[in-house]
Amino acid sequence: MNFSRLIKNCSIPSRWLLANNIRYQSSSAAQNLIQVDINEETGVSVVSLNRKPVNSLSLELFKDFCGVMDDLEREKVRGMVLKSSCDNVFSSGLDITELYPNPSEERFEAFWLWFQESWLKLYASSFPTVAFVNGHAPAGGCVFAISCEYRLMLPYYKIGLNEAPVGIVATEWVMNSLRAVLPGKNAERLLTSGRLLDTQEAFDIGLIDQIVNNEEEAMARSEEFFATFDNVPKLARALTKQVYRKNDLNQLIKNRSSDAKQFLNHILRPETQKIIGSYFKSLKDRKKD
Ligand SMILES: CCCCCCCCCCC/C=C/C(=O)SCCNC(=O)CCNC(=O)[C@H](O)C(C)(C)COP(=O)(O)OP(=O)(O)OC[C@H]1O[C@@H](n2cnc3c(N)ncnc32)[C@H](O)[C@@H]1OP(=O)(O)O
Repeated sequence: MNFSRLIKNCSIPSRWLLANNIRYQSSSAAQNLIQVDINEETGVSVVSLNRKPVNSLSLELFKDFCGVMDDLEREKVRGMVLKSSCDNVFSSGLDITELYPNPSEERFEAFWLWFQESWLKLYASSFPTVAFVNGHAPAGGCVFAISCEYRLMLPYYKIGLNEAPVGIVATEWVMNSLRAVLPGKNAERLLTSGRLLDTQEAFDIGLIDQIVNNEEEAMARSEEFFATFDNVPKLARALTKQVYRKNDLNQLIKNRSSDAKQFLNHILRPETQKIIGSYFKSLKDRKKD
């Protein structure tokens, strides 16, 4: 595969503001991996990740997510609430079968580039974003949440960046998104220990903004958050957010190709494959106990 061509076809434009230069074709219309519900009265869109059983993040899900984000930009929605339609899990992170055993270079490169694209579109979206963490959110699930502007979470679930124990090094732009939410010391500890926090701990250190008890409460809190921008001109709000996040965005935009290559090299190392393999096996074996 021509890697530079793939990057070109899959790139945020040089101005780094989002443009719809990626032609979106739902890769999975029949699977309905993402559900979108726009409330015509309030202008708020509820986007539900819907890849059963645990919303593991596959190439197809990332492609569909980018398409949805483009649609919402075109619709000029007032705000987006991101949630899960799987029981008890917001997202279980990257689909481990995309990483193990020894993925093909072609598939992996496409997977990683669409994953980068998903993050860019979410992190720089012009409209306000709320993550309603209505289930566990390890690793990539946590990245989705910290890329939003505001986080609500149901009690008794777990959230965090457990890449290190799984044998994966979170990339720099993922670390930057965490640093944008948590002060340096706590961010580094969370990353290096790979510890998953329960809802109360996550609230106590500021990883989430509010604990809510049910979906109704989550929607009411989201509405309050969106209302804080009602008197702010949309363009000024969007540009302020994007300029504020510019360094984080540029770090990835300038390094997309090397970021993908580095991650592929890391994933294909025999030691990494071994750690991911035994981690995946332990996930499967847990059920047999
Ligand atoms: C805006 C863009 C954001 C993009 C975000 C990407 C960020 C990238 C950051 C860089 C690196 C990231 C790396 C990763 O994400 S690696 C994945 C790490 N994930 C985990 O460690 C979570 C693993 N899963 C669990 O802990 C549990 O499954 C969970 C608590 C989530 C749910 O538990 P539950 O008991 O409800 O369900 P099961 O464990 O029985 O799972 C059901 C079946 O699903 C399989 N499974 C679970 N997680 C994954 C996964 N991540 N990939 C593939 N498959 C997964 C599990 O094995 C079960 O399968 P079987 O039914 O066949 O046994």
